[in-house]
Amino acid sequence: MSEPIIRAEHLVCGYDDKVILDDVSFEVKRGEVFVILGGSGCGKSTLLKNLIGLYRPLSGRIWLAGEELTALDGAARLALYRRFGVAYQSGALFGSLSVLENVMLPLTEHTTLDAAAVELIARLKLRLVGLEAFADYVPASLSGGMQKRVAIARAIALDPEIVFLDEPSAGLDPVTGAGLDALILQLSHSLGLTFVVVTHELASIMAIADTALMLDASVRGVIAVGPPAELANHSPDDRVQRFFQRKVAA
Ligand SMILES: Nc1ncnc2c1ncn2[C@@H]1O[C@H](COP(=O)(O)OP(=O)(O)OP(=O)(O)O)[C@@H](O)[C@H]1O
Repeated sequence: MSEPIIRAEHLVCGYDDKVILDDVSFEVKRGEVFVILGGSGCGKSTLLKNLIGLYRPLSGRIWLAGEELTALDGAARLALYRRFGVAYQSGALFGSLSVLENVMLPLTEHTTLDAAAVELIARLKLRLVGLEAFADYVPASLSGGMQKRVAIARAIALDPEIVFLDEPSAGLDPVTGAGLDALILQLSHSLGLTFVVVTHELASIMAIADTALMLDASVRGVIAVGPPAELANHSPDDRVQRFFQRKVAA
């Protein structure tokens, strides 16, 4: 029952012969919000890119939803990709398409549903992120926070089991960022989605994370893992304390 939805075993990640993360192992429980944090350049994005299959680890193994990503190629790998959604930092929306068309895209590309069903599902996803009234807008006419919501609607279009979010609150004011945190929690609780979120926003980490994985460049790996309140209050590690004792930035 409590089989982890993600398992990373002895991951070594990097670029060519440059090792960024050395021997990283962790598990993500189904339904939790799992945050990857750490200072600039510690390898958060590198880990995320390996978890979503954009890069292959130099060694080690990754399981997603019971399948070993690191052992799959071709059609089997693509089939696994469909079981998770990704929203990138920039949103990466298509500017020439409407909000609705952006959310419809994965459905038209990856299902054989007819146009009416695709539109219905896309509108439902927009409703889940509070943007059904903006279906016909183009992304550029929306605020940064709204564009992030569209990216999340698109990431959940195919009813994934896991959603990966890269710096969702980057570039947002604190109030908008808090609204996005609330959306993540709501989707997690109401749909049972598992979220893996890369962020260094302390307020966001404290608000959303069930588990936080802290990376540090000095060890090229994990220096702490656990519920953020526990890390903040009980970690004996100076680097962890320094991170969590920062004032929550305004
Ligand atoms: N495509 C690449 N080729 C070579 N090195 C890279 C590449 N992408 C990232 N790196 C290096 O890997 C290290 C970790 O970068 P990464 O982007 O994973 O860190 P990060 O923790 O996400 O940082 P930030 O918070 O600043 O985004 C850095 O030294 C970076 O220069």
